[in-house]
Amino acid sequence: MSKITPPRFDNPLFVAIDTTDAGRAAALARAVASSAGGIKLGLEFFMANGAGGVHAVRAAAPDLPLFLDLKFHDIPNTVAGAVRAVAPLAPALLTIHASGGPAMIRAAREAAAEAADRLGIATPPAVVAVTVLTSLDDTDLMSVGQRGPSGDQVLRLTDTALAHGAAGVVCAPTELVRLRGRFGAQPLMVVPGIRPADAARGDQKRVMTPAEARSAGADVLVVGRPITGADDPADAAARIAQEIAAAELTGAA
Ligand SMILES: O=c1ccn([C@@H]2O[C@H](COP(=O)(O)O)[C@@H](O)[C@H]2O)c(=O)[nH]1
Repeated sequence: MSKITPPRFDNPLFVAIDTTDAGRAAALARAVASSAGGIKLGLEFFMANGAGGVHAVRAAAPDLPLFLDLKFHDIPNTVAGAVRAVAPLAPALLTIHASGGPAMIRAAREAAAEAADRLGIATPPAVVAVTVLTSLDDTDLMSVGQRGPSGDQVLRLTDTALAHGAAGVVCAPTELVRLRGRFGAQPLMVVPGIRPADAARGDQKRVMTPAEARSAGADVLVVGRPITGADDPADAAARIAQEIAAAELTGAA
């Protein structure tokens, strides 16, 4: 499988808008637009609102790239069909589960390229593979029969994902240094599990602050509830964007 050049984003902050309310989602997108580098819509939003809802949110923040985080996981033929079905939404990023295996990963990548070509979309969606969900720790993995540290499983799944055409992976911030050491600077590292120092973890288990994650090598920092659950989402997004920018300056010094 030929290597692909992953997209790069000047502003790495992608705001996860998880709600069933399309009006609220559009208002949140508008509120964070000046601080965010992209908008992420996932299962909760898509199941309730479908493609029409995606268009509505897009219209609220038309300059921001869209990350469609639907985490496809099925047989290759079905995943390819699902990728083709969402391709007209022209997401910059699209997720599948790496544990779907080599043929599924290849099918997603090929379907994305073919659909973009057919639709005249200049840049096909970058297919990014979810490794181990950031809500899981080693004990959770043991309970589903996966022995050994979560970091080892993330490494194995990243190896498979990149070998079969994924542009990058979704991983926890705690794995970034190890992944960069093994796979270098090229693969796109998309990182949820981001929590400002004073924020509640909620169901996230493998977490770091925005500054720590950026310094460790995250290309895309996915932040949801610390922004969308704040009294002032625009201010919360601006503060996190500032923290990330300060970490970049420190790293560059
Ligand atoms: O391993 C993963 C993969 C995806 N996510 C998604 O990211 C956001 C995180 O939201 P927070 O509110 O900041 O926790 C959410 O949409 C998840 O579906 C993830 O958290 N972990």
